[in-house]
Amino acid sequence: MTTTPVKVAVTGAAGQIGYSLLFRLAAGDLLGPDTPIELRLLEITPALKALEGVVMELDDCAFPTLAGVQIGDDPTTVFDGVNLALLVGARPRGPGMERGDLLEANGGIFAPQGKALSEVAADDVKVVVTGNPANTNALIALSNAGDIPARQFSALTRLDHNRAIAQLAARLQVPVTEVKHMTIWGNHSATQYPDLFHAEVSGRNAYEAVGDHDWVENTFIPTVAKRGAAIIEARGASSAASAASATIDHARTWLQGTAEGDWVSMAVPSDGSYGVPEGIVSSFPVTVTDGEWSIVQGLEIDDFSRARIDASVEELQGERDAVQELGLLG
Ligand SMILES: NC(=O)C1=CN([C@@H]2O[C@H](COP(=O)(O)OP(=O)(O)OC[C@H]3O[C@@H](n4cnc5c(N)ncnc54)[C@H](O)[C@@H]3O)[C@@H](O)[C@H]2O)C=CC1
Ligand SMILES: O=C([O-])CC(=O)C(=O)O
Repeated sequence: MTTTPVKVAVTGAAGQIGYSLLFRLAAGDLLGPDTPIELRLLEITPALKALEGVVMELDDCAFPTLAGVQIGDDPTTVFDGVNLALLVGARPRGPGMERGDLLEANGGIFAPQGKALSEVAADDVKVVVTGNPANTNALIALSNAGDIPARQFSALTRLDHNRAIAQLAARLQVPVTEVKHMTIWGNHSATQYPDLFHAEVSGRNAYEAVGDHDWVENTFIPTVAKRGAAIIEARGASSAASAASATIDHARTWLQGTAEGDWVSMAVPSDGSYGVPEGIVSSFPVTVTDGEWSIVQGLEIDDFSRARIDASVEELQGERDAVQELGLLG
C-alpha cells in the first residue's frame, strides 16, 4: 500500500447519498485496495451530531484503506489540501418539483464552497458536483473559485448515462457490458438528451439494433430523462445509492481514465464544441487520459439530436442567466 493518503472531501456527508457514498469510498471502491483515503466531511452545524454517528459506523467497519476522517462545518478547514472534492450537499427536490426549482436555495451553497476550494485545496484538485441543479451549481462553484482552472470542475450526468445503458441493455436483453459509447447531452434535468445514434451494442449501432424509432423517442428518452422523478414517486425520496455509485464511477473515470475504445458522459465547462456555447457546464461524450478529460470530437449530429441538444442548452443558458441575476456568479 502506498503511504500518502488521497484527501477526498464530501459535502452533505450526513445526507442520504453520503450514507451510501462514504462507505464505498472508505472500502476502496474509488482508489482501489492499495491507496489509503482520508475523508474530509463537511456538513451544516445542526447535522454534525448525525455525522458523528456515521463516523462511528465508519470506524466500526475497520476498513484497511481508511487512513483518517475529519468532520466540520467550515469549508476552509475541511477542504484544506484536498485532492478531490465531491460536492453533494444541497437540498434535494420533493414530489412535483423540477431540479431548477432548487437554484436559489442551493446556489448560495456553491459560491462560498468554490471560494474556499480556491483558498485551501490542492492545486490539482478535481471537483465533482452532484448536488442539484448540478450543472449550474458547478458553474457557480467554478466562477467563484479564483485561479482554479475551470476544467477542474465537472458535474454529474453519469447517473443518467448509467440509466441509459441499463434501459438499452434491458430492451435488447444484453448485458450492460455490451453497451459502449453512450452519451448524455446537456443538462441533468428532464431536458437532457440520451443519444442512441452514437451508442453501440455488441459493436452494432444502437439505434439500428433497436430498430424502433417510436420506442427511442417516446419510451427510452423520457424514461431516462424522468427517472429521477419516477424514483421520488416510488421511494418518497430521491435516488441515493445509485447517485452515490454514479459519483464514484465519475470520479474514478476522471482519476483513472476511460476504458480503451469507450467514452463516458460528463458535464464539463463547454469549449464551444457541437455548438454548445462557452459559459455553461453541459454534458458531453468525453474520454479521459492522465486525469484530463477531452470532449469526443467529430460526431455527426442530425436534426433530431440537434433539436434536443439545443433545447437542453437553452435551459442551461436560462439557469446561467438566473444565477447571474441572483449575483451568484463570481
Ligand atoms: N446529479 C445527480 O445525478 C443527482 C443529484 N442529487 C442531488 O444530490 C443532493 C443531495 O441529495 P441527498 O443526499 O439525497 O440529500 P439529503 O437532504 O439527504 O442530504 C443533503 C445533505 O446536505 C447537507 N447540506 C446542506 N447544505 C450544506 C452545506 N452548505 N454544506 C454542507 N452540507 C450541506 C444537509 O445538511 C444534508 O445532510 C441533492 O441536491 C439531490 O437533488 C441526487 C441524486 C442524483
Ligand atoms: O431527480 C432528482 O431530484 C434526484 C436526481 O437528480 C436524480 O435522481 O437524477
